[in-house]
Amino acid sequence: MPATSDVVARLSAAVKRYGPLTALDGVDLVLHRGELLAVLGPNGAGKSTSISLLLGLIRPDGGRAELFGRDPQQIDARRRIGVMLQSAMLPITLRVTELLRLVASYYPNPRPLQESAALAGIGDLLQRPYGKLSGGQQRRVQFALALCGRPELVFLDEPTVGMDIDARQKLWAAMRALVAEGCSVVLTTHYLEEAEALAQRVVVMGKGRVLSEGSVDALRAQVPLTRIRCVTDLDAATVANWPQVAVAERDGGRLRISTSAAESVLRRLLDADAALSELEVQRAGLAEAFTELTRDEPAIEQEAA
Ligand SMILES: Nc1ncnc2c1ncn2[C@@H]1O[C@H](COP(=O)(O)OP(=O)(O)OP(=O)(O)O)[C@@H](O)[C@H]1O
Repeated sequence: MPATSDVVARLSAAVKRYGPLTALDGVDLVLHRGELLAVLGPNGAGKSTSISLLLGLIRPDGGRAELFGRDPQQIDARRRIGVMLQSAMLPITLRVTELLRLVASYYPNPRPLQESAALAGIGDLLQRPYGKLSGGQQRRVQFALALCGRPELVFLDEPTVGMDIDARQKLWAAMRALVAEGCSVVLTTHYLEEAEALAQRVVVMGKGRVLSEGSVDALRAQVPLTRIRCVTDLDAATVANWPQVAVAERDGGRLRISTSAAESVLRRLLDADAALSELEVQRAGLAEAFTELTRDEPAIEQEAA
């Protein structure tokens, strides 16, 4: 267990209300030095609100937000972080190199410009005006801006949205490089394979609360499901009604099943269809755990109404 001094950011019983809507309802969240924490949850769960509290962009109505043990609105704390939010309002006429110089100048010990560009994979974009870049290219520049100050902590709010596969893989490698340097990263994402590939710890949020927290493996273990795929003529709706079948659905020509009783479901499948083929059985991933953990979570809006 890391020492308390290893804590770089913390929410303690944080509450945030917007009129009748409770966006955060007593959230505890801790980030340690040098770890990548993935914050997951359905739309409206409170992920961005949590980040905004830690950034000092909004104030909690109850509880506390701390950045390096201080009020997040203090400039000293903010000089130690880098940020990539979902929407970035950047001057479109500036060239990428000018933007990087400008943002790096806010920090006491910034990275050399070429190093930031290489980490974010934007070496070929430096002379282009920001406004003329594609959406995915602009995201990569925003990532470069988040890391150019050599921050101790980086917030990445859905950083890979709109990126092609190659750009996404490069960004994953860059995130790993940041963590290897000792930088802490808070990542929100709807791509569960991203959290699975990168995160040391995962927090699952739902309707303004933390539903679950732990390593990817610990979360998977909370939902002991097995994934079965096969080619069969069996009806998905029928199989979905079998005991201990959590999900059964068609995926192209295949039937995909999640179950907590793999052996008995397999036996029943093979009995029911002698022609069944291309059978695959594997442990369920974070996606299934996430679906189970956030199942039947009514939206806050419904509660407040
Ligand atoms: N400025 C605001 N005014 C009113 N309601 C807000 C405001 N910001 C957020 N909310 C509400 O607070 C709740 C939490 O929103 P938040 O943006 O934190 O969710 P999220 O988990 O980041 O969702 P997403 O995955 O869609 O980005 C939502 O119901 C949202 O509508």
